[in-house]
Amino acid sequence: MKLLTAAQTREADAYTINEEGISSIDLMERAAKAFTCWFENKFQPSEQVHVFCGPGNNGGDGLAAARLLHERKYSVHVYLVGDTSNPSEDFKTNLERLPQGLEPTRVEQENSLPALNGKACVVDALFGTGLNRPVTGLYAALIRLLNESGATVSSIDMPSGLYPDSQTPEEGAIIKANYTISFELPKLAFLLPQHEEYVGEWHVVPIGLSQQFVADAKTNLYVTTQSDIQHLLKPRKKFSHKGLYGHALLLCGGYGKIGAAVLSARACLRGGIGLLTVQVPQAGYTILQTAVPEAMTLTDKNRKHLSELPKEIDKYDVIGIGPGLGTERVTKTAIGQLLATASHPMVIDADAINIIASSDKLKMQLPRNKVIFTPHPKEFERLVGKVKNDYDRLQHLREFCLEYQCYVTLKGSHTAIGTPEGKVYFNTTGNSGMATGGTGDVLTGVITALAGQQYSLEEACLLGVYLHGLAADLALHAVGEVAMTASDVIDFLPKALLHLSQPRP
Ligand SMILES: NC(=O)C1=CN([C@@H]2O[C@H](COP(=O)(O)OP(=O)(O)OC[C@H]3O[C@@H](n4cnc5c(N)ncnc54)[C@H](O)[C@@H]3O)[C@@H](O)[C@H]2O)[C@@H](O)CC1
Ligand SMILES: Nc1ncnc2c1ncn2[C@@H]1O[C@H](COP(=O)(O)OP(=O)(O)O)[C@@H](O)[C@H]1O
Ligand SMILES: [K+]
Repeated sequence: MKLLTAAQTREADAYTINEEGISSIDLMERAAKAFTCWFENKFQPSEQVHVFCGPGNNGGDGLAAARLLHERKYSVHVYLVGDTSNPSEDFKTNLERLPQGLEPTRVEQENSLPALNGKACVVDALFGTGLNRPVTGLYAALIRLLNESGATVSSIDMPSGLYPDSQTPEEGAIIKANYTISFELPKLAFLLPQHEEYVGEWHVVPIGLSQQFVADAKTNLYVTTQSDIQHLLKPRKKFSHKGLYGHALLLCGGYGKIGAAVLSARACLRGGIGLLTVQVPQAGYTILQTAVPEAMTLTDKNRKHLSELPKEIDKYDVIGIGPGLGTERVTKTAIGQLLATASHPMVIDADAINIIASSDKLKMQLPRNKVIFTPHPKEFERLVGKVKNDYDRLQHLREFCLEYQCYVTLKGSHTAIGTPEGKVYFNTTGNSGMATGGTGDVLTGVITALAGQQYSLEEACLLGVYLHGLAADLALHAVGEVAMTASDVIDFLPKALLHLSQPRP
């Protein structure tokens, strides 16, 4: 699914109105109905609902929603905030449509702000995608009041005050919504961790914007949904054999962290690899052979650390390297040899990232269009330097992928996958149960397995990250967030694959 900017969303509104024969006011009615429908499922009519409307079309949505909720027997209070003497046409129409008994209260000065308690149910319709400057003055005072009241806030389209696709200036006040109900498509701001406290739980509701416009719109930002991912999965042939599904080499594990190699190896097997060889330091031999009997195990001459590459390295289809390695000098030398000689697709994680990040020489040796990095935000900063905020991080992601012609899965709640062409895909699966040691090692195993099975590197990233999060989402029902471990994520990979391979309803 594409992510559009606020400017593109406005164009989509206009295109839908011009080309699909729907009037602007009817489109607003659709939007208000979609919001109301969500609201009715969430809150009972016994709630006192306070709807705060700004001067634009977001305020117009608020007025229409207030009318619809009033018709559905909610007890509604409407507030017109600030200077609404020059409102949008659709705002005006919806103001006129307010029924008797729903007279709005005008809030024009800070001393006329209403008193609200923590039990209040608030609809925030102050500003949406038309916000064009930081929110200050009366609006900011109201936003502060709402944020401090403890009221439950549902924002229409955007939390008021938050810029949809660029950094909100520091001086601007922003609503801290419990829920944000966005029309047609999510906004980039929703996917960035720095906005969690403003956006709250977000939902997208369709309002029938032109699909033709969306299909033609130019963007390099995407959100991966199940329908985007499902068709990537390749069915197996009846007369297939293990030789068709790739031979992966994992270079993982160091003394005290052989478990990382076990997790990556088990995940790689569950990801469908045909054959798996794992090279571990001598200390890991018995552990690996016992914990993962399906994998062939090679031992390094070094007892504790990776220090050499296996012979016949060309026979492998893909190499996954990093989890649990440590950053010993001998390991750095081995990684240097790997980058200088191997032409395999490579999945580079954890300490292998840290080692490469510490050396410009190693960075220069990275083969083009062969490498997938899987850093968490700290490891990413080691690669690119300190970042200022989440937008800056995204900019660095694009630049790094372009400069090194590589893929990067920048891990997080919405893992962002950067490609050498400058595209960024945000993942939509996963949950905070995954915030536990070892889940990243599992991801390395899964992506390595997919890259070994002839998926393109972009497909391996998209499918791997989606499956990894989906496995954790399915595990949620069995073990919950708190108790979830990396092994649970591996155990639910089969269910995730089954889930994805079922035909869509
Ligand atoms: N036909 C359409 O265009 C549709 C628009 N919809 C709604 O319309 C919204 C966009 O509406 P608008 O483009 O009118 O914009 P908004 O309603 O988001 O805000 C624009 C108004 O706020 C003022 N403003 C902006 N920033 C301000 C600030 N910091 N302080 C004080 N005033 C400020 C502007 O001068 C203008 O009057 C969407 O978010 C959505 O809620 C929906 O009804 C769907 C259809
Ligand atoms: N709150 C969250 N929501 C969704 N996914 C998460 C969350 N926290 C962590 N994850 C996922 O868990 C994994 C953690 O990886 P990483 O930090 O490398 O862990 P480790 O190094 O311990 O294996 C990543 O894939 C990340 O996207
Ligand atoms: K809003």
